[in-house]
Amino acid sequence: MDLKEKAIASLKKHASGDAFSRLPAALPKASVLIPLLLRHGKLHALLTVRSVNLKHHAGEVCFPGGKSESGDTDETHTALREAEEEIGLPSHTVQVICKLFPVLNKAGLLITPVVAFIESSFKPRPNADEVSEVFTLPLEFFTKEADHSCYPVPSVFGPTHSFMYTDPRTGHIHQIWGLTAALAVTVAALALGKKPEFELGFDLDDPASAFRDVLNRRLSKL
Ligand SMILES: CCCC(=O)SCCNC(=O)CCNC(=O)[C@H](O)C(C)(C)COP(=O)(O)O
Ligand SMILES: Nc1ncnc2c1ncn2[C@@H]1O[C@H](COP(=O)(O)O)[C@@H](OP(=O)(O)O)[C@H]1O
Ligand SMILES: [Mg+2]
Repeated sequence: MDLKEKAIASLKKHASGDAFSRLPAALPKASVLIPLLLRHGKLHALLTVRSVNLKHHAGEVCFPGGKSESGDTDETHTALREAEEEIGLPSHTVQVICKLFPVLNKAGLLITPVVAFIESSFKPRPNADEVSEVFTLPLEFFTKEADHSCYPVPSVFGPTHSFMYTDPRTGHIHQIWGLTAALAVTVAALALGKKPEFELGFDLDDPASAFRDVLNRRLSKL
């Protein structure tokens, strides 16, 4: 199996499918697309920098995504629609792999990560109202200790991971932390089948169980 096939097989083992379709319908929902691509024979992930003019998470690094709208058929549709709106990614060129466990953020928004492969030749067209920059980086970066730190302060799940990434193309230094870092670390570990050099905060063989516990605890308080 090649690198991409291996990653797909491993990620699919952790697909959440429709396990969460019976959650309260009134719960506001959002999706993020975790776009993977092959570059120079390595798996890469694509990230965006949010516009400084946005009301929420201004200037932060995140995956393309956003809130569900009434016309969306499911979580994957939301992720693909948002990615098309934010970075001009044509939905028909995207190979969706799976949905991972949803995460409930502090504001009570249920965020579903959708993992997908995009074409290596994709040229982003950022929508300046929402996105100021788009960059890709090797997925392996999220398994290394070198530019990583970890705060005991728990975020949406487990400790808060933070990475400082210097983009060799632009020289820009990006901090990737919180939800986005947690998702990137999870997908890197699963897709590469590689334990990170740092303490993860959950069992790699069954990441869903930790996420399920956090979700159930939060849901019981709603
Ligand atoms: C949501 C958890 C709080 C954090 O982890 S803040 C730390 C760093 N910032 C992020 O990881 C960005 C998190 N936010 C998002 O990805 C998006 O705001 C959203 C929650 C998916 C909603 O999309 P909008 O585009 O803001 O509508
Ligand atoms: N054309 C536009 N100009 C400015 N802001 C926009 C916009 N379209 C969407 N937004 C804002 O961008 C944020 C992300 O939207 P989405 O969920 O579609 O990704 C939302 O704001 P907040 O960050 O204040 O929630 C939304 O109101
Ligand atoms: Mg958005």
